[in-house]
Amino acid sequence: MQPRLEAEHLFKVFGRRPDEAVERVRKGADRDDLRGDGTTAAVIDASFRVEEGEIFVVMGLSGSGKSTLLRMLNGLLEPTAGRVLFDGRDLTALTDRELRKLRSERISMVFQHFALFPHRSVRDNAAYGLEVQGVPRAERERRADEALALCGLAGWEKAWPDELSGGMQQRVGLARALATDADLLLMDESFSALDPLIRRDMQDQLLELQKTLRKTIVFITHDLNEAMRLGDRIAVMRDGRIVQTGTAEDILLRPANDYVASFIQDVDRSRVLTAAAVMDTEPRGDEADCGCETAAPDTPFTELCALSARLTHPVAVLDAGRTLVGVVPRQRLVGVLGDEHGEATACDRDGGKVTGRA
Ligand SMILES: Nc1ncnc2c1ncn2[C@@H]1O[C@H](COP(=O)(O)OP(=O)(O)OP(=O)(O)O)[C@@H](O)[C@H]1O
Repeated sequence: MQPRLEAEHLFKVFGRRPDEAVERVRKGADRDDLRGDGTTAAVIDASFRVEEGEIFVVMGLSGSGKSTLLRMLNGLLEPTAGRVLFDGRDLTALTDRELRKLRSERISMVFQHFALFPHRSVRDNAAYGLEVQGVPRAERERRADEALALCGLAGWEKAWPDELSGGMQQRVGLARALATDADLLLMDESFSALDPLIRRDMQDQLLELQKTLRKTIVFITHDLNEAMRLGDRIAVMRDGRIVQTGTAEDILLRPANDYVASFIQDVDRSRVLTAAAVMDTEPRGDEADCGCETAAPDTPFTELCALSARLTHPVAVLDAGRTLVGVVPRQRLVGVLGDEHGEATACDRDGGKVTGRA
């Protein structure tokens, strides 16, 4: 199937002689090598595909190139090399007019500090994108009100922005993006300016909305926990390059290099992992025959621990069709929490039996 969005070997170099710089980077030069010439390789050879209905998170520290990458995805910045394909159409080949039309109708952006117009009502702020498109007033108000309701702001349509809290203002920004019915949402640190509790609330709301709306979303964040909560897949950026792309579980359990490994040290694994990620996928076959409680592949890790504590044997994992797809020994659960990948070492004392010690 054709992906909704595809980045093919994207480069963006700021400064003098960018094409020459791309060639140097292709031959192995890195950012620091170029910096001496006053040139910044903001994005280096980025390739990925985003499927319809997917939340694709780009995560990296400040300066790693996330915003530059995002701005190439809607044609606000022209790549120095490489292509962006949206529904198979090469953005780099579109005229300015075609690009503007695409941006106003099919791609929406939600920024960190959403600048609402202070002298427009919440409804008119949410309807702004539709107004730009020339949608008649009655229809744009109806669509804006629908989008506001989706974002939990029903009843606030006539309020002024300064009557709203920061979290609510950010919801208006999201409603504006949703009202246009764009297929692709580009979200640049959209929740980063919010207090932690409100931020979590917004993340939950986005996930809830996504269950029904199934938009294609590229979400930029420097927060790994946010990336893990939201992302169907996550691209980790470092110094302009994508160093790993994978699910939260891939990144936690199989970090591509020491950099990613150091990044994930502080992530609470028990919040991210599910039975499917930690189970042994070669069961004997009879582990579920005893009639004890079982888990599903998407059973959260903490629930799995509780289940394991109630059983005297490994937890059997059954899929929706009640087929045994794996087992989780208790030792595996403890090992995952301790970042231990190896097998258990046998104890050679007293035939492997540990005697009680006071
Ligand atoms: N217009 C520009 N001209 C020159 N250099 C730029 C320009 N825009 C970005 N850069 C440089 O490119 C690099 C990547 O910047 P970018 O803003 O994309 O990173 P980021 O990961 O989004 O960072 P942040 O989270 O701080 O916004 C940085 O070194 C930045 O200084």
